[in-house]
Amino acid sequence: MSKVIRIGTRDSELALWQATTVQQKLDELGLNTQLVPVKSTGDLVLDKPLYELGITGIFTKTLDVALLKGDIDIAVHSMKDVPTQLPKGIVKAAVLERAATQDILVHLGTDFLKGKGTIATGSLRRKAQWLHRYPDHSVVDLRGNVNSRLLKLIENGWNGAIFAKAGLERIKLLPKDAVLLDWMTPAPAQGAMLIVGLEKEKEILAQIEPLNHHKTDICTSIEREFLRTLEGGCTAPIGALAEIKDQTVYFKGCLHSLDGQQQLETLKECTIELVKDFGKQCALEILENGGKALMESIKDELNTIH
Ligand SMILES: NCc1[nH]cc(CCC(=O)O)c1CC(=O)O
Repeated sequence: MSKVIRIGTRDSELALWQATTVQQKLDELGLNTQLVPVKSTGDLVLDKPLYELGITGIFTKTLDVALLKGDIDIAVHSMKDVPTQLPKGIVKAAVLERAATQDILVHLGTDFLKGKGTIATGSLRRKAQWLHRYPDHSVVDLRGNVNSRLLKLIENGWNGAIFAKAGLERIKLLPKDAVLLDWMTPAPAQGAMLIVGLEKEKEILAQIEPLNHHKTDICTSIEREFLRTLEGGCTAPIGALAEIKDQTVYFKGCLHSLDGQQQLETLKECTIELVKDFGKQCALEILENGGKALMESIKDELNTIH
């Protein structure tokens, strides 16, 4: 029998579903595994918008520490929650095949879409894109795990709240009448799961590698390279989606002002062999076309909120 691989996960229902899925896939490869749930700061601090906490990686930090301390061997993350720069010593072990990439609106009736309304989200990206499309609406902050966000929507009587379709599907809480937001550009790597491990544990990395889904890996790498180049370590309303059809990669990326009034967008394509630096080129195009100034003003605005 091979050594037991300890799988670290957050303890929300979604995180546990994702980690259990990874565990099943590793079991199918004939590996021995054990789940180790870990509480994360992102799940504990509920009274402040995420961007006000002023740190990235809030969901992933606790698992990073557990990895580096040797308490777990691998960690399973929603890839969109993982900072583009992994901590020193921690590396990508595999990216799993992506589920739905889109955002979805859960609502208490859709009449408000034609007039005024209040929707809830804790995401700068969703807020800005929503206000760009519905300038007469209000957006209120909504934090917490997926289950508690659904409860708060009902309690507060807001018109709707925005979720990742993949997350709601995974925990079987997707209402039948939810509205797919096809026009909204998702977060980089939305719908994908990332397994990370320690760089020095080559044997474990080799055992996990067969779970890597090549196309998802390519697309999410482009999206995250776009994000890394644009943001330079700051949070901002940034969306990105890469898709492969035949041998071509189609990319859509956008940056909005916090109030949604300004929108910078790029649509580009590239053959799959030439994909190196593609995400960076897409970001540079936005930066050169007004993105640099917009990023500066977003940074200033967020600093005055802190
Ligand atoms: N930030 C929380 C988070 N991280 C990953 C998902 C869902 C799964 C995914 O997008 O991959 C969610 C919930 C949501 O955005 O509604």
